[in-house]
Amino acid sequence: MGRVPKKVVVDFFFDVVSPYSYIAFELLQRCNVKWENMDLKLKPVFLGGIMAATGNQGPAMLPIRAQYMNKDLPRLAEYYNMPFQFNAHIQKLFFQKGTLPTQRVLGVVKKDYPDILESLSSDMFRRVWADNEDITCDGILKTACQKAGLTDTARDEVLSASISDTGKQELKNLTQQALDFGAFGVPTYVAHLDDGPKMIFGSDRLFLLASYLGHEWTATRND
Ligand SMILES: N[C@@H](CCC(=O)N[C@@H](CS)C(=O)NCC(=O)O)C(=O)O
Repeated sequence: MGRVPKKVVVDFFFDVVSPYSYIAFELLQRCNVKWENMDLKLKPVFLGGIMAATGNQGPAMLPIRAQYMNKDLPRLAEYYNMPFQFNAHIQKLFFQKGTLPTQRVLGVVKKDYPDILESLSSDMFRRVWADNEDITCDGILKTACQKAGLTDTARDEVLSASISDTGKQELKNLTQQALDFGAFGVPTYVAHLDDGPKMIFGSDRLFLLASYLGHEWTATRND
């Protein structure tokens, strides 16, 4: 029998509000199929909490950087061959209602229904950054939980848990974990290597994660 490669735990801290997290998430899903030694742990966080705790600001707050992002994101999506469009409800998403309810639901799903966390996260990312949906609308989380395969009872339990103190605390704990590793934004990855955890920031730093796991950063463009 061949030697079973040792798995490296990789935490992926993300918030669906973040377009760069969307790009990283899509790329990591491609990598996850090929990198047998990666044990990917999805960790939803609240980006607003990370920003408040570190005194950081989203890149779109600087007008000239927002202008650059308007070009950078479609270019990246085209390069990586992934669906992308700017969300028409961005004001609501960034500055008014935000993604707290979504991230809390993902936090509860991570704890209680981890098997559907990936598909639900993927669905919510796509709704925001590919399908131009307003995910702050009533009913979207309910529909998404159903689509991800929860029964009506499980879906209702998840939605009520997400607004309970325990559900709120769950997301706070995940966000604190990211902060404890030194996160100041998303996407953030932590590779738990033998010589200690390595925190990496940015969809443009996945080549480093690849090298820590012993892979070439090549085949992700058109997969
Ligand atoms: N260069 C990074 C940029 C990532 C980025 O700007 N992330 C935003 C959220 S969408 C953030 O948290 N930024 C914090 C910062 O840049 O300090 C990438 O390509 O992924």
